[in-house]
Amino acid sequence: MPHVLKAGILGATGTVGQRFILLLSQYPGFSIHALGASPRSAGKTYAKATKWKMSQPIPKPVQSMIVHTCEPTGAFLECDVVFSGLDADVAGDIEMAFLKADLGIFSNAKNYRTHDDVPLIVPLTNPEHFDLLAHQRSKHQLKKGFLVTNANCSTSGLVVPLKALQDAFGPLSRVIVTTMQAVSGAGYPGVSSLDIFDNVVPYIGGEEPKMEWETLKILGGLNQDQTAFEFLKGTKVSATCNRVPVLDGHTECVSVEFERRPAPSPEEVIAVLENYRSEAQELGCSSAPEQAIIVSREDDRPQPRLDRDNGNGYSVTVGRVRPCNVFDIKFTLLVHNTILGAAGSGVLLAELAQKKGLLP
Ligand SMILES: NC(=O)C1=CN([C@@H]2O[C@H](COP(=O)(O)OP(=O)(O)OC[C@H]3O[C@@H](n4cnc5c(N)ncnc54)[C@H](OP(=O)(O)O)[C@@H]3O)[C@@H](O)[C@H]2O)C=CC1
Ligand SMILES: N[C@@H](CC(=O)OP(=O)(O)O)C(=O)O
Repeated sequence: MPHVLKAGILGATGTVGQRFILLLSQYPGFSIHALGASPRSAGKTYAKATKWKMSQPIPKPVQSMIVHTCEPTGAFLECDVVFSGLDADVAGDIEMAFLKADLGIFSNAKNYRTHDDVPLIVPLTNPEHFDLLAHQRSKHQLKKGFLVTNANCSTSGLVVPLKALQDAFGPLSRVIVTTMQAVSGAGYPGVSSLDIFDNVVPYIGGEEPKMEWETLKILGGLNQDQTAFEFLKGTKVSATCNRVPVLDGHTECVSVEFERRPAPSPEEVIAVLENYRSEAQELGCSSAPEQAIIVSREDDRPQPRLDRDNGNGYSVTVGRVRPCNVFDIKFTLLVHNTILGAAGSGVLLAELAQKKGLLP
């Protein structure tokens, strides 16, 4: 039996924090040990502090836990691993303070994704980027701590099929993606009902450039001595992001051009996507989905309401794989934005880190 990891959650009262609480409560490999949020919530029981929006109830043992401020003291110092679902306005300073306290942190916030000593990992795509942590530890003089970031929720869905295609068919020259993103992606209270009912909002601040550059860091490699990231060169990504009146689940329409000629057929692409396996699955991580990519052959799928919980929210569902008259292939994908797109990635990354000996 692996060591049960004592987990701390920063931003525990928010949309991502609530998802962490549900997911961590499901796996015997974790025990929720410390909860942190803003000074508005500190000192209250979790049940009083949070505006719970999940469809399952707050797990009993968590209801009466006291929420703390987000400082690396007390119960947080006893944690084996800390998950952050902090608002990006405060995540930078708080996560750095936790790193300096030599804690292992998995962050959902955007603040450190660009940093040249911080891995940006989607667990079903680039777990080999954990190899940079030896360099990070020596740079920050850490014995056991580290900081790893998750990707943006839309990026997290996109890179899984792109990685499968890149591995099988070689470089992708151009990718165009158009998203339809759920309201839960904006946190709570998020987009006002008067803005989103009966409507589509064709703008999500900062989202498009994030999808474009994050994809190149994630699908790129490490240099030979594992001290720097080598961003993918030669692949161009263009993203258009929309907010739609869906609760959970981001849908993305993707067109891909390959360098290889002749380009693979839709049947070859489907076979590669269905057979794609990630290290998280090979290592037997308990939250890893049976299939990383589920290919739907029905004309009108994937749909968020019907498909977002595939693989318990950890799978990417791909459908409508067909030829593209401008590029080579086009398809539609669906990712659960708060599971594989946020908290679930954090949990799966912690399982991977434990298998790789980075956590006790
Ligand atoms: N929602 C999603 O699908 C995704 C979100 N993310 C990222 O994850 C992070 C969390 O997002 P989300 O859960 O949606 O956001 P929410 O707004 O729902 O939650 C934010 C959390 O941050 C806490 N917080 C706010 N101010 C402070 C402070 N001064 N000190 C300590 N804690 C504070 C809040 O506590 P309190 O309740 O006390 O105010 C709350 O727990 C963000 O960085 C977001 O960009 C990433 C991928 C997907
Ligand atoms: N902006 C995303 C969620 C998010 O917070 O992303 P990021 O962590 O990259 O800021 C959405 O609205 O769906």
